[in-house]
Amino acid sequence: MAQTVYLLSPPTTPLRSVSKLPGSSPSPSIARIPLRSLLPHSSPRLRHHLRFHACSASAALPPSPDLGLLASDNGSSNLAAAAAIDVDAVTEAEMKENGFRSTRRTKLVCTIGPATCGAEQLEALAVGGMNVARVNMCHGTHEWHRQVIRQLRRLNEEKGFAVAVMMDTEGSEIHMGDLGGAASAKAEDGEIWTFSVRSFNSPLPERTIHVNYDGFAEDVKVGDELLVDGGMVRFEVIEKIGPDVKCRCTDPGLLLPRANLTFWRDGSLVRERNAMLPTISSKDWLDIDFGIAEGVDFIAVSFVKSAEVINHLKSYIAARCREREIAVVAKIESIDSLKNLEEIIRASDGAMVARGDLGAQIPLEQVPSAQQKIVKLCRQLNKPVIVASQLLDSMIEYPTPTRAEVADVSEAVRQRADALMLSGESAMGQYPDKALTVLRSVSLRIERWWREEKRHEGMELPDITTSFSDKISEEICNSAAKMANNLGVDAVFVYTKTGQMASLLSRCRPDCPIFAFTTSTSVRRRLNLQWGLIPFRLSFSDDMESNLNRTFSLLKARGMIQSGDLVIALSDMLQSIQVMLVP
Ligand SMILES: Nc1ncnc2c1ncn2[C@@H]1O[C@H](COP(=O)(O)OP(=O)(O)O)[C@@H](O)[C@H]1O
Ligand SMILES: C=C(OP(=O)(O)O)C(=O)O
Ligand SMILES: [K+]
Ligand SMILES: [Mg+2]
Repeated sequence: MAQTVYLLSPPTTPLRSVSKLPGSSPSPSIARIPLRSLLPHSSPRLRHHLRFHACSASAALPPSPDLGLLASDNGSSNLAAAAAIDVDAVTEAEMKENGFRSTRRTKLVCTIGPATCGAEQLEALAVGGMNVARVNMCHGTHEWHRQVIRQLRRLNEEKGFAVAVMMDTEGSEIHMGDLGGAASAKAEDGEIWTFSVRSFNSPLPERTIHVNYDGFAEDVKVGDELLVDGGMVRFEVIEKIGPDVKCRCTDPGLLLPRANLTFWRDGSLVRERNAMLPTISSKDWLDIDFGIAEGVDFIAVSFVKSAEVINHLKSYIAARCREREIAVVAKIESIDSLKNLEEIIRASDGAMVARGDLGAQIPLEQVPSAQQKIVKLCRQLNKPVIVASQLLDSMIEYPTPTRAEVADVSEAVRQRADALMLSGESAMGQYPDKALTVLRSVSLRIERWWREEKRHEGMELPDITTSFSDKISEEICNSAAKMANNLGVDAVFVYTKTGQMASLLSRCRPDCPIFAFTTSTSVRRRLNLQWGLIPFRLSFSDDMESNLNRTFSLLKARGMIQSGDLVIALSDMLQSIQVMLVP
């Protein structure tokens, strides 16, 4: 018999017997799966598999956003059956190559920039494990971003990827201008530079920097310290002449286009009028309209100060985009966002530890504890969290990371953040694919180590749901995750229309992967950001027995699971937990 724990409503149909009891199955431990560091570029099988995908897509399938690529080793007669379930091509190949128990749990976000905006480069990132592509509205034109987003959509349709798109707003930060088209400018010790709100024609006068904030000259005082990119270069303000501010370089370094500026007085960040600027500027609203029109999956809001702006944006999106949701991610990168952390995270659909700007606003030595606190709070409140910035900064220039960078990535994985993000490494670095490979192999290694060592510190997960029905779902997920660990099951299957139940399971960070079945491609893409979830698109009914049997045969036909695998199945339609062996 399938072992069923009924909660509230019994299933409408009695469950079919399975041949073996869970207890009699060979112990489904992770250790029996040969685990190799997964390097798709070096794997002939995966390359073959993805080529197969590409052919079958153009030959047999109409391009449809609802049809991922079909890969079936069983020939074209099975194509129609296989089409009934979609999983992204890279995950499928990974599952076939190494078994689903060892799939990567930590998700990867790549910032797209000049180094990666071409179709081939985007494809290489997708094959390399990019789950979410981020476009930063600080840089580039709408036309540039549109090209990138459309190329990604085309790759998803044609090659069977499910890469989600995140648009990141510019926000009202103070930053330098474009350096008149130069890639960088060197500021030497003792040099006098002019920072000005005037707009200049290029080429810029020598040692002159445009500042985007009109109140700049009024707000700074002689004697203030001016920090570029949180201290990569430092200046001291020596004179104010109308709109021009003369500064002496005190810490030399490289100035990059549109680098962030902060000014400090008596050792503290000056947050006068610039702190009064709106979180979402008029330009940001236009960018948000653009993002909605282009169908992005996430909008990340820079320099969030309070929950109010998140609520405002969420209702703005709801009014303009009725057919699907766009998740709103709060970037925690300012002193105000730390002060109002809990209310901001509660209001958002996720958060980003944006360590670049955060490290310019609080002392660097406080960034690690802030990161740990944000990651923990997000987990407790069930919001996906991304750890971002400088994870592999040296890889912008070099093909190998520093040991310290590997340790930093490991720590974020160990904290079990949902996702890690590349910025300059993938946007403008020389080794975007290598950087992604490092994130992938470090994640896999640390995750495996933690499972083998069973180092699961039990995190106190407070009740988060309010309605009774949601409370039942939450309890089911907590219990199912615990059962999954105690029984050593191979996978948890969750059938979820909104994604909520998949996310509640992910929050428990169980040992085994979570197969999340959802009916919509947009929910499926959004689930891509969450720890441990393998999102599938599948249409399903309220009849769990038929859902399960269908899923088993579809996944078996695709070689993704086998008879004898032990699974726990849950759904948000039928509040039950079932333990069963794949027949
Ligand atoms: N769309 C783009 N066009 C040109 N350059 C970009 C683009 N996106 C990112 N970059 C480059 O990559 C760097 C790192 O990206 P990111 O971390 O997103 O931005 P920032 O450093 O401004 O916070 C940027 O400083 C910029 O030089
Ligand atoms: C991710 C960040 O934001 P941005 O790259 O937009 O400055 C950051 O500051 O760390
Ligand atoms: K930004
Ligand atoms: Mg930032």
